[in-house]
Order: sequence, then C-alpha cells, then structure tokens
Amino acid sequence: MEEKTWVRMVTAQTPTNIAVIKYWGKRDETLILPVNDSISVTLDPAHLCTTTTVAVSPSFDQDRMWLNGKEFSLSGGRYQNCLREIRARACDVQDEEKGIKIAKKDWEKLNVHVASYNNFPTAAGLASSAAGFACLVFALAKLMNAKEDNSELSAIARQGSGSACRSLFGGFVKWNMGKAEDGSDSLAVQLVDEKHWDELVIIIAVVSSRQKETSSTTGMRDSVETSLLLEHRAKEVVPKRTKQMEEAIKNRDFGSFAQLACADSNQFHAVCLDTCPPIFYMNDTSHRIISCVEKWNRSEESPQVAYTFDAGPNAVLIARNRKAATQLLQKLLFCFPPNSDADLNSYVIGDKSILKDAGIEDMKDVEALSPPPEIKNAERSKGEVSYFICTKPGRGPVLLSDESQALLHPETGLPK
Ligand SMILES: Nc1ncnc2c1ncn2[C@@H]1O[C@H](COP(=O)(O)OP(=O)(O)OP(=O)(O)O)[C@@H](O)[C@H]1O
Ligand SMILES: C[C@@](O)(CCOP(=O)(O)OP(=O)(O)O)CC(=O)O
Repeated sequence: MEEKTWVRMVTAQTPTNIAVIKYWGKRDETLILPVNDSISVTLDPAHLCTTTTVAVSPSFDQDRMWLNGKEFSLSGGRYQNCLREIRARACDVQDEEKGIKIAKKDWEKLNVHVASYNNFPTAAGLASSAAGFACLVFALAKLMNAKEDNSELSAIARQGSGSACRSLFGGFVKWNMGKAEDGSDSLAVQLVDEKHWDELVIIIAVVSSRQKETSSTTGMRDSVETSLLLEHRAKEVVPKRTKQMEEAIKNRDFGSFAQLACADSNQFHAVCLDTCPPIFYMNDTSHRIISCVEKWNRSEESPQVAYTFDAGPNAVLIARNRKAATQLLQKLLFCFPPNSDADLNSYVIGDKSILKDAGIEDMKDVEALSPPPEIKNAERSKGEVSYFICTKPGRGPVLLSDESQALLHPETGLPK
C-alpha cells in the first residue's frame, strides 16, 4: 500500500420497497432468517431513496458514519455484521489515475467513512432501514471491489434489516426464506423488472401519528413467541399465497394481485392482534382508508386498487393504472383534505402529474370535489393524513459516478 494519503470514494443510490406478501417473524435473530418467503415492489428512487457515499483512506483512524448530516454510531451489531461480511469479500483495488493500490489483505486494517441521506423521513414507517442497509452494503461492495452479485449482496443486507435484502433489485422481488442454517440461501431474487408492469401507480398516505410504540424487530419477536396464527400463516398460508402472487405478477393479473396483497396485509395485522401483548399498528385513519378502497373495489367490476400496511398506520395504495390512480386521488382528497392552512403543493408530493390529471390545481378544487358515490354520507376529515406521495414501481441500486453527488469531501473524506 502506498503511504501517500489518498481517499477512495463510491456513491450509490438505493430504493426502498414495500412488501405485498409480508415478512413477519424470524427463525434466527442474529442472522435474520425469516419464517416465510416474502414478495415486494421496489418504489421509484426519484421519490423514496437513500444516497450513500462510502470512503476509505489510510488517514481514517476509525469507522465513522453520518446519517442525514449527523454523526451516527456504527457500533450496533447489525452495522458491524454488514461491515465484517463485506470486508471478508473485499478484493484488490487499483486506481492508476489516483495512484491508489489496495491489496485484499489491507482491507482488514483500513477504516471507512459512510455518509448517508434519505430523501424521505427516516424512521417514519417508510422503510428507511431497508433502503439504508441495502445502500450501505451495495456501496461498500463496490468500494471494496467485492465480486458478489446483487443476490449474494442481498444476503449481507439482510443481516442489517430483513426487508433490506429486497432493495437490491428493482421491480418485483422475492426473498426466498432458504433452508440453510448459515443463511447462505436466504436471499432476494428479482421476479420481474420495473418495466414488466409499468402501468401501476402507487399512492402512499402518510398518516399522522406519534412514533410507533413497537419496532418491527420487537413486534415480530413477540409474534413468533406467542401467536398461533403466525405459525399457521407461515406453514399453511404464505407458501400457497407466494406462488399465487408470483403468477399474478407474471401475468399482470391485477384482480388476483389486489386480492392477495390486501388479504396478506390484513392477515399480518391479524397476527399482530393475535400477539401477546397485542400490537396495534393501524389506526382509525388506516381503517377508514381500507373501507374507502374496499367500497370502491366492490362497486366496480374488478378491483381498482390494492392496499397494504407495514408496521405503522401509513397506507400504500397500488392502483391498476393511471386512470384508477387519478380517481383514487380525488376520492382520497375528498375524504382526507388537508388542514385549511395547508399548501396543496406540499400535501401531494412526488409525481404531481396525477394531481394535474385529476384536475386539481389549488385548494378550491379540493373543496369542490364531489363525494365518492359508493360511500354513503362520506365524511371529510381534515388533518388525518399528513401528506400523500405519488410514485410508481422503480429500479434497483445504481452507482452515481458524478463526484458532485458525493456526500463526502473527496480530499478529507468528511461530510461536505
Ligand atoms: N440511510 C441509512 N443508512 C443506514 N442506516 C439507516 C439509514 N436510514 C435509516 N437507517 C437505520 O434504520 C433505522 C430506522 O429504522 P426503523 O425501522 O425505525 O424505521 P423505518 O425503516 O424508516 O420505518 P419502518 O421499518 O417502520 O418502515 C435508523 O435508526 C437507522 O439505524
Ligand atoms: C412489516 C414489514 O415491513 C416488516 C419489516 O421488518 P424489518 O425488516 O424492519 O425487520 P428487521 O429484520 O428486524 O430489521 C414487512 C416487510 O417489509 O416484509
């Protein structure tokens, strides 16, 4: 290794994902091995993603990380596991232009700096940990010239947070639970890429709430210990449902897709209720959103929208196409208008063209919306939803080669 001080950096961008067949329950807590397969859709990184820059330099005296601009400890077991696993796979690196030569054996002695930024709220029930760990592992693998493919990297990201393994791919992704005790076959594979079913539109209702009381990690541990329904779900329900979901996705069969996704979300929340002590992730607003979607779907010949809820009250609504998404947004804005002083521009974010298609330009248009005909005496409740994000299925991780997008300074390796 040359003694001259240098900094080598890599920047990556990784999407978040939402499960349509849920992961809930581990059979191994340390390796993060699940009790069932799960399937997710990757969300468009333009609206929800993590950007992470990782750097290495002989001048760094310890591993350090900054998350959203603030120093953040890497001492947690999950970060340590990811770092150890990637270091074990590091290879020789040679950058002639910068005069950098790192031999495989040197990686054990070199420290890294990590700076990460989420373009959406962290720890707000929008799966920042999934995008975050996937991005960390992907970026470190590229920095250290690890030769593993994205599926193999997903088995490392999984050790940061289970759901993170599914963020290594775009489109629809399956996490195979695997059988091996060492977790080597518990990894993510891409079912179809984001172009396969590009008609789908996703609207996320970020529901106003306090910080959740039970983290996913604790919640699923309690469910494994106490819920008989979870045992039945993992053994009898998910294996069949996963196959049916794969078929529905392959055939772009929205009717089956919606039925399976809604049923699986509802069963996951039923497992939470079946847990001792019971866990309540959804709130009254979540239930009202379910009711709106169910009534609309029943009033049509075939389902227009699927809903799914993770470990929190936010609704992820997947519309069969743009027309359905436009109608959905109109119904949602009727039932859940913003507070009177709110600005529409910050109430509906992401792909605003859907708002335009819905003919809504300002608050007057929201006030003038007609009640959804399928809901009797539809009420309007202001302020129950904090904001909506309009997005779509998206691509997997990418490297950002433009140095101006790096979050660390190319000479010091400290946050810009
Ligand atoms: N960009 C990131 N890089 C590395 N780790 C991150 C990143 N963003 C979030 N995390 C980790 O994830 C934690 C937040 O995870 P948590 O499960 O509480 O929330 P969430 O993933 O945003 O929401 P949810 O799991 O309810 O969907 C953070 O405290 C941090 O440890
Ligand atoms: C409800 C879920 O979002 C649970 C996600 O759990 P996490 O992946 O956050 O849990 P850990 O593996 O303990 O980090 C369902 C899902 O994403 O499949």
